[in-house]
Amino acid sequence: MDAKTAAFSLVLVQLCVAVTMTGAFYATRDERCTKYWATSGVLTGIGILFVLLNGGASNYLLLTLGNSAFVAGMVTQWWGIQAFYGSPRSRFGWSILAAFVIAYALVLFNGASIIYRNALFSATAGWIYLLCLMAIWRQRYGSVSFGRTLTLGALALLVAAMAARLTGVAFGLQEFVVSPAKTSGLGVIVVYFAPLIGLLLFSSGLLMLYFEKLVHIKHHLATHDELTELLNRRALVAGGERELELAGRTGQPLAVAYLDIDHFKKINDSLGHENGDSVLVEMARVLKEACRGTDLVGRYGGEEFCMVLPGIDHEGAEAFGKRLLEAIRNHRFPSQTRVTASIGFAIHTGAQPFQTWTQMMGQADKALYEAKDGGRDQLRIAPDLGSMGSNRLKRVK
Ligand SMILES: Nc1nc2c(ncn2[C@@H]2O[C@H](COP(=O)(O)OP(=O)(O)OP(=O)(O)O)[C@@H](O)[C@H]2O)c(=O)[nH]1
Repeated sequence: MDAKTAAFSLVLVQLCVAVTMTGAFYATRDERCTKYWATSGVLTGIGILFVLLNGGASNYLLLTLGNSAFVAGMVTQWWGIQAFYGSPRSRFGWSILAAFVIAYALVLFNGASIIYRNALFSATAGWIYLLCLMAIWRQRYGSVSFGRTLTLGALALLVAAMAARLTGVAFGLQEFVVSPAKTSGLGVIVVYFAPLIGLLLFSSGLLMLYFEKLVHIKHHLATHDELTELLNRRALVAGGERELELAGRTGQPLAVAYLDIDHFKKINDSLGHENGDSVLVEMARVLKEACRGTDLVGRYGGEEFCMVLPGIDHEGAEAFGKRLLEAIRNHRFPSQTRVTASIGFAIHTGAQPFQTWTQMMGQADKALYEAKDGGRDQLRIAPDLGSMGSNRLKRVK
């Protein structure tokens, strides 16, 4: 492909990216990151307009405005990445832009050769792309995701292209100078193709990152309790069923702990619903701390929590339960409230297996009822309970 066609393709790709980024904003108006990316698209569009209006001539004003708009677009894209990760906007962006505008205008009005303008633009663009790359690299979120890999790869290509261009320009190589008539061979690749592919993949990577984040949020909302951030009932039941099936196959014991805060209604009545909520959040923290990473901890409803403990047998459950009750008793909850809880355990073993999760939770519920009946702040373990008629079953909320 000749240099003019390549240059035209790069402009078209920049325009398409600008339209896509602006379009993404209309679909996500409340998002700060897409607002920045859309602004970046608009600025790039303005830059293209000025360059086209200049039409290969040397209109100082149009050239300065056009190139400044491109740089402003890149800075805004960097700010968008910072917003995406919840970081504050770096004020350094303004300094980069101001320094570029002043330096570019000086170079241009001093009648310096196009080589110096190219060097200045390549150095600035390369620097901003490097800042974008570092902003993404530093974040651990989605560390092995396709979107992150794609974006980092695209930015590495853009930085490499700008560095190659800068090197070429520094050595006065004509083919690295943006002037389609003179550029050919390697110059076309470095000056047009690499930025074209880099920009295309960069913008696709950003949208992919955003898409991955949306999917993550959707999954988190569907599986976690909003108040305590523990698993919600649905996710816990699904996880519990899986663990029960696994225990059936491996022959490993499995314990389920069903915990209910004692007299929670009184806590609500005396301290107010908001403080009651804080007690629930704090209780979630205590439970999380008491459990292993492989255990499932969830809020089953209201002031009831459930823990699925793989590999825990009767003795293990008793030791865990006692430790947990003591931890709750000694914990300083908000408003200095003294909080206790009751726990009912059901243990699945090879000798006494449960066929279904419902059966197992039914037994844990009976055990919990017994613990409440026995005076609260204690634990009971099924199936070592005395016979309990169905009329004694506590209703599971
Ligand atoms: N603050 C707050 N309260 C809740 C929430 N969900 C349920 N509750 C309250 O939890 C209380 C549960 O009361 P009960 O079922 O009588 O149980 P209890 O007072 O803990 O008594 P025992 O379980 O018998 O020890 C009710 O007052 C509910 O309004 C919640 O999300 N936040």
